[in-house]
Amino acid sequence: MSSDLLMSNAYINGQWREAPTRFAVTNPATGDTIADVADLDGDAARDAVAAADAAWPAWRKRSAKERSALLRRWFDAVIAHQEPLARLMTQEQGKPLKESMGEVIYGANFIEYYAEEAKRMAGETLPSHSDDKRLMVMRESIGVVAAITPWNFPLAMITRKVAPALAAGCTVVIKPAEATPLTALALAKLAEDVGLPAGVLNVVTASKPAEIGEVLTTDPRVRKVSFTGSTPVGKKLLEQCAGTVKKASMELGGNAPFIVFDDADLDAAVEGAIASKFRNSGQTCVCTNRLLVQDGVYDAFLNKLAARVSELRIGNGLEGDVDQGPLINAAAMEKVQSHVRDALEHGGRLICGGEPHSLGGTFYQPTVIADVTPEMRVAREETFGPLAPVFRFTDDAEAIAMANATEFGLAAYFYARDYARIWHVMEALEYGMVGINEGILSTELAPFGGIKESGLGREGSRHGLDDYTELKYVCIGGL
Ligand SMILES: NC(=O)c1ccc[n+]([C@@H]2O[C@H](COP(=O)([O-])OP(=O)(O)OC[C@H]3O[C@@H](n4cnc5c(N)ncnc54)[C@H](O)[C@@H]3O)[C@@H](O)[C@H]2O)c1
Ligand SMILES: O=C[C@H](O)CS(=O)(=O)O
Repeated sequence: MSSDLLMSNAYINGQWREAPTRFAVTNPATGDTIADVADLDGDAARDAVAAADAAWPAWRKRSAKERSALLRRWFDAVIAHQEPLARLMTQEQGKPLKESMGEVIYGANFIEYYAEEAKRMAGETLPSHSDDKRLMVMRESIGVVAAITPWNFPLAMITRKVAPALAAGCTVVIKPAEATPLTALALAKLAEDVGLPAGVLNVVTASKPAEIGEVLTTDPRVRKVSFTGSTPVGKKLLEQCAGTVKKASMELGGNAPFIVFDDADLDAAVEGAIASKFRNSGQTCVCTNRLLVQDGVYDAFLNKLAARVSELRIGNGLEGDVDQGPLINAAAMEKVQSHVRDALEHGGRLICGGEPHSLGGTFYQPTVIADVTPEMRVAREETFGPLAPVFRFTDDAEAIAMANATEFGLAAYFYARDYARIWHVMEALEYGMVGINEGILSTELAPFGGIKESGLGREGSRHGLDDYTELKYVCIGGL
């Protein structure tokens, strides 16, 4: 790994910030400590807010072309450091190196996309209601943004927020997950290297997120909170933002259905299920959480799925061609095990896996359970691990009702070939994103986000810039 990207101090106002205490960042595959990182408190978080607030006027006054050029240089630097960034990510998060390499590109693509969008942040003029008046709408930077991000995509969940924010002329304070701060700090190092001005981008590392979150959600200088993480934490942050009426974007939890109809291409459906279920060891917000398979193809699909699951290679993401790494921590292991136990206690039929992996630690066997029913916890709760529970259904109406029977509404998937069925099912699914004959739908080109308790707002696409701008209506009279 490139040692010049291994940073362990926080980054505030263009300075690498020490702290009286530090917290360990460990490798989930080995338990080894990678680095001891500065453990900042609320006062330091306020310093970061002050730095971002002080930097905002000059940054917002920069021309769109200047901001675009700087973002482009940052993109080029991230791409040039794909390998060291990916190796750092695999060490602190655990995902296989090939997935980390992919995440660096995916995350960098948001920087490239919003480098381009910066030049398209246009306002408008409007037909006037009176001949002595002229009407126009300005699109302006919203101001200081607080970005609080999860551990499962340590790079992409940051650039998906920071890139549009910087493009719009905002300045940012990032609070990365305590499990994976090193990738965030490496991104800040590259931003510093390409000349991003002091205070525009700040990274507050901390082992106690609530104290930092309290500052970021209540300080009046922060105009926008962009959060990616669990729904319970998102609700708490929304409550905390209410006191200063902050704008908020929420990218929250999911409970994705993966529906296989009897006219589906079963081989394609199995490949889609493997990709959607077991990516990042099942630790993504858009992972399939429930597989719903029509009666007529249930056994055939189950047999094909079990055969493919048995081919998955488990191990340390840095070693060889591994398909599944460890879970992030012991709590994640316990969640998966509790869902497996509950399903089997309530009549589920174990097809494969179902136990911690022989590698020990937080490695878990990829697991398939059949004959799963809506009474089981896996029907209602996000497992966030390598467990594929397979439900069965009889007709389209039942499949749609089962799929929508959740407070979540992030991603849904289904495999079918009849076009009338495809249209009717797609329109009936209550989700922000739908994959049809496709198990991986994420791209910087499209609006990513959910409805119901899966979130507010969208990230990616031209829509993703809107969340970092305010409209100012101007009426010029006396003409
Ligand atoms: N919708 C999406 O785009 C998306 C993407 C990734 C993860 N997620 C969701 O995130 C969850 C897993 O990620 P996680 O375990 O990191 O989630 P989490 O909610 O525990 O933590 C997310 C971030 O919030 C911080 N945090 C936790 N409690 C806080 C508090 N009281 N105040 C301020 N900050 C606080 C954490 O330190 C971390 O930085 C899953 O539910 C997953 O579905 C959603
Ligand atoms: O876990 C959440 C991420 O948003 C998943 S993805 O990489 O954007 O598909």
